[in-house]
Amino acid sequence: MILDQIVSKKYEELMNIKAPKRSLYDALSCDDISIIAEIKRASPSAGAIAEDVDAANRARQYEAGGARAISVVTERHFFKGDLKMLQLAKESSNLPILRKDFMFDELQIYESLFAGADAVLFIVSILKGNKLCDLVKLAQDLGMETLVEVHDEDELTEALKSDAKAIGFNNRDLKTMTVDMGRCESLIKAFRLLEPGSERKLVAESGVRTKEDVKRLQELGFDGILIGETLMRSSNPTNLLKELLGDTR
Ligand SMILES: O=C(O)c1ccccc1NCC(=O)[C@H](O)[C@H](O)COP(=O)(O)O
Repeated sequence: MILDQIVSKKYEELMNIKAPKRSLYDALSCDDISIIAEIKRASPSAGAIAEDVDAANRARQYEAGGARAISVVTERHFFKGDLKMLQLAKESSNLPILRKDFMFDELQIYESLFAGADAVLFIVSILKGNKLCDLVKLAQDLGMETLVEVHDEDELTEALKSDAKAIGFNNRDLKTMTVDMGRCESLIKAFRLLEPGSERKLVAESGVRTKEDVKRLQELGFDGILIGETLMRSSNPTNLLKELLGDTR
């Protein structure tokens, strides 16, 4: 019967959407440090960075340089991003794609899934009460992975109540926009005390500029580093990634 055939095809399509195809967790589980390379057109701290970036080409360049995952900032008004960039990055690379946006509603999780995100980022400071745990669960139930971002120890304590498999320590103070690399350093120490022997993966975020920064974060024990502006300002991000990773592999 034609209706059975239609439903069966629809089921197949839905299974494709739900399947966790590319794992950020696996990308962060290598022996050496992994770079999550970010596609970001603009930001409140930097203004316009690369508003006409070709997301497909950038994703290919990042993969060729040795990035193990790609973050796409999809926020429209302050970062000039959109979901089309995420779709293009997904289609033109084999890497897990993280949607970096400001997520506080269930609808945004479904939207991320349909756009092809493999993982979504949650910022603890904008989620109240049980919302973080609920959204992490929803994303994971739908087959996506989660990276939960914190800026201080109180937020870290909140993050650890969730089932997120990866925690991001952001060096950027979102009130003053200043970057302090020491933030990662103190937060990783706090994390080790709060959750000894944890299986969670740890990502350092923001303000990474040099191979010395990368080496330092590797020595501190981070599994991954999220790098945006430094890569976006480069006309040859493939070579820059190789250079940044040079001392680590
Ligand atoms: O980048 C900003 O100005 C910003 C402002 C307000 C909220 C979030 C913001 N950035 C998001 C990020 O966390 C960064 O895009 C990401 O960590 C990469 O940072 P960077 O390598 O310094 O571009």
